[in-house]
Amino acid sequence: MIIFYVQYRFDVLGLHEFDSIRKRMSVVVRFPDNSVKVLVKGADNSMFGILAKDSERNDLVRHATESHLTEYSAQGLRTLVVAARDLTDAELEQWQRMYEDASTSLADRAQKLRQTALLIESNLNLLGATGIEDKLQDGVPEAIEALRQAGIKVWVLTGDKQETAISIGLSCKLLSTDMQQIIINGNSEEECKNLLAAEKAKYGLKSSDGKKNSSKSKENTENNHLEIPNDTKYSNVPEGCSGKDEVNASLALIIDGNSLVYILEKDLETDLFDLATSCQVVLCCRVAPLQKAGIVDLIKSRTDDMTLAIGDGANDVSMIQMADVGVGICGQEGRQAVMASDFAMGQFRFLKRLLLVHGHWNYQRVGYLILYNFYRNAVFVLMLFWYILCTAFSTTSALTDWSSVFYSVIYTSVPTIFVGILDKDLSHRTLLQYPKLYGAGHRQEAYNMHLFWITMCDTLWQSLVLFYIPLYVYKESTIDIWSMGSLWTLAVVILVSIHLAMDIQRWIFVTHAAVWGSIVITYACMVVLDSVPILPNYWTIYNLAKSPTYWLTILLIIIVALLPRFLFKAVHQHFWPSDIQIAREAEMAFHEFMLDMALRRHLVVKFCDEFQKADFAPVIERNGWH
Ligand SMILES: Nc1ncnc2c1ncn2[C@@H]1O[C@H](COP(=O)(O)OP(=O)(O)OP(=O)(O)O)[C@@H](O)[C@H]1O
Ligand SMILES: [Mg+2]
Repeated sequence: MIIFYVQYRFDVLGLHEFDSIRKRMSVVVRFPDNSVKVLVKGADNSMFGILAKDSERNDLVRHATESHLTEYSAQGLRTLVVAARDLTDAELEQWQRMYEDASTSLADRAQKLRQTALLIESNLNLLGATGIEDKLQDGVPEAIEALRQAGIKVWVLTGDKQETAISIGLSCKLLSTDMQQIIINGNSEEECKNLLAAEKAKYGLKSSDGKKNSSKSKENTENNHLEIPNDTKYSNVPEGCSGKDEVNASLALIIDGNSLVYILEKDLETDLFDLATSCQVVLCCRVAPLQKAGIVDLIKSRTDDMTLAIGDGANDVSMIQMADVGVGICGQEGRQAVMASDFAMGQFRFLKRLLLVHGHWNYQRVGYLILYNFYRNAVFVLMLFWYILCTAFSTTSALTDWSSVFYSVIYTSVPTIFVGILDKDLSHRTLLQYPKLYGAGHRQEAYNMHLFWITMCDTLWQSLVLFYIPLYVYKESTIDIWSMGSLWTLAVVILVSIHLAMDIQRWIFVTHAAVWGSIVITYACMVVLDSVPILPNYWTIYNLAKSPTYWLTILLIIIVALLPRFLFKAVHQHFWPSDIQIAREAEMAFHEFMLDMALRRHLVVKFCDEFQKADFAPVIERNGWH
């Protein structure tokens, strides 16, 4: 190393890596004058405890360092305290022995290394503090704002110092200056208990019974984020507060890891839960990795809400694993978080797109597909059931075995898969612009018991129509059972395909090909199957396809079966449109407007072109305009 143009040689004898339990790291260095020193850097609370006691110099430096720390952390800088001490020969020898033993040990290696570190990380002389700017990534404030507008509660769990965390919270717009901050910094169980009780009493919170109260918390989410007027849209004030001064103020709970030790391990969890769920923002500072997981578990065990944890460091791994959805950010802090996560991304701001766009699309598709698959299978099975009922459980079959097998595997599966992957109810631009549209998931709009039973009733109706219309149409005829089976097969495939087509929101070439192609393929398969002489249904389709009654019966089935559904949808969309339907209409209107503008622009350009090209000389001559 070159210091003031002079080259020095420092030998690194050993290194104790940073870990979240010690919250510091140390290095043993032989200096050019042959002295051996241990240099330690780490979090202030972990460092002050291992400084030499009764040292007047330390007291002086500590005083100055503390004021520097406060100053740095108020600016949002990441602070580290640095200390050092000389090692005697005896200490060095003992450390070297233990260090060698620990680093080559196969069992309990981390534990042994930690103990070795503790041996030398003591009686240190304080050198001072450093403050490093830990810059926020681009787009973090906007992403947090959008998530909160979407009705998602954002909690920050960090290992940083409280002041730094608050300052970062302010810079990423999680906290605002007009928020009321509830700060819980307790040093004993009793103190934490009193602090929690005092804050609960101050804001008029009642104790929950500790059971799962997801419905309550869901109501809270809706009230706080979706249905309240704009001026108080982020306030997250508990019911008991109404009428008090604090009614429009939003609350932020700031709690440190020290207090969490007493709260999470004792029975104060309920109090913390009540308070935390009533606050708009929760900020936990100086939390250890396991405490992060503990907080996620607190929410998971007490509500039915989904939790998502996002982090970039090794200290976030347990939290990412504990949450329902874990997201890892690939950053400077290694790949542990990414390896433990369900989704990996390069920047925090991509979370907005992941949830608001892909989360929304996937929820809508999965919700719809569950209902559709129930319907698709039930309508077919019910149709067969009516047949069995009408033939007095005769065990005869109207459909060929091939048709029954192909129905799910070939005839109707491809459109289901394509719609499940490609359908989009709204464009990504609209979803990013209006985060509140994400609330459809909170309100369980795409799949709920109500919708399930409505779909089942519709399925019942459609299966009855499917079965009885051909029965009545061909009542007087001498048509055989295989011909009826052929009609039922084709009708059910066309019916479920048109049912799906009615719900497809985004038509692209592939969807057209899948839906209409399925019907064509079904027909082709039936023709092939009916051309095999050894099958009982030999030649049926060739006879049937010639008769208009066959095609008209299918048309009648489709119309009658889908009519109630069509009317229900039309009336519902007209009188009680959902947010998504309104946004879709706005999108379509905007599309039309843009098309209109493009057309007008084209006409204007064309007119100007013509105008420039026109020869006005004869006109000017004729009128004498000179
Ligand atoms: N490499 C390191 N060497 C020494 N001290 C460190 C090191 N990394 C972090 N620290 C100290 O330990 C504290 C806790 O670190 P930890 O990694 O648990 O959380 P964090 O990095 O501050 O925040 P986050 O939870 O957001 O990652 C830090 O605030 C810092 O003071
Ligand atoms: Mg970290």
